[in-house]
Amino acid sequence: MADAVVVEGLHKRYGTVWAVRGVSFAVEHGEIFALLGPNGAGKTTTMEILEGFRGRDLGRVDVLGLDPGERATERLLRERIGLVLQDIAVEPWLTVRETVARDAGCYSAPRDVDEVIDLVGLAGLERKKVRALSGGQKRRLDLALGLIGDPGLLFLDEPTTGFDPHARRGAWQLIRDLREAGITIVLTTHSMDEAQELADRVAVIADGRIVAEGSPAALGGRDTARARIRFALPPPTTVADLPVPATPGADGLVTVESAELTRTLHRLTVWALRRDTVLAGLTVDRPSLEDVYLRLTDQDHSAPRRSAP
Ligand SMILES: Nc1ncnc2c1ncn2[C@@H]1O[C@H](COP(=O)(O)OP(=O)(O)OP(=O)(O)O)[C@@H](O)[C@H]1O
Repeated sequence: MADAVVVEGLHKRYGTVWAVRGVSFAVEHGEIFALLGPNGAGKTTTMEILEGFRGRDLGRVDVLGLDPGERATERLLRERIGLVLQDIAVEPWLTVRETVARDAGCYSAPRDVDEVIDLVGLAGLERKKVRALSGGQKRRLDLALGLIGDPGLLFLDEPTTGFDPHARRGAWQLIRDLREAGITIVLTTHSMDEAQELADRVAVIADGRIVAEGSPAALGGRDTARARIRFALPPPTTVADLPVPATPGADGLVTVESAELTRTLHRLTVWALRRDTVLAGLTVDRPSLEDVYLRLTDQDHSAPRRSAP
């Protein structure tokens, strides 16, 4: 099957500033794809072009077989995609059920209103007025409105911003359930936890360009990066006594970097056991998604992007 979304050489400028400068990526059917990037990187512009709200200057875009820049198929695109944007305008004096039912009327083949309310966890609140919903409940309503048209592809713009940790986990599970139900999801987020938890693949956009793309586990070479082993040295030993090169830290822990984790750990633990001692506070980690993200996006983005494509 063709990909759900294909973007090739996308360019967009506002006046003389190129907000998007040659972005290319593809989203497979049934996956969760996350766009990450610093403020002003070009995520919203890219999403809005995919959603058909913004024109492009150059490049090819295909969303579920349609060109979102094509006015003739605009209605068809609206029927096939769902949107959960920031600040969706809803009438505050309508109830939850009235709000969802009203949007259902905009689609030729909507999902069942009560089923969608149930799906997003608002069952029991059908008669509650929108203005009386909490922030998290309101966001669930936004999601219900994104789903009521029975979309094959859902765009989520920072879906859990402002959620408490419980609500966040609940929303993540809901998004995973939607993927299990066969819905393709493209989301933007500033939360590395969220990308790590949800995304099958992520693309990092900086300065209007994709600077890395891959699974959260492998992004920027995370999976092959050297592991970092840390522990407290048993007194009176020093790093010079250790069987492997180590660096002492100001926090009292020593750090050992290793490309051969099993072997290095073996040497260290054998060394410790022979001395009948412990490597106190032993931890092993690799660069987190946030470490990699910060490295990839660590440049000055304040300069205007005037270079031509
Ligand atoms: N309507 C507009 N007119 C002029 N410039 C714009 C417009 N919208 C965005 N820009 C500029 O285009 C660049 C990309 O903005 P965009 O909103 O796409 O970034 P973003 O990655 O979504 O950022 P954020 O994470 O802050 O939402 C920025 O330099 C921004 O100032």
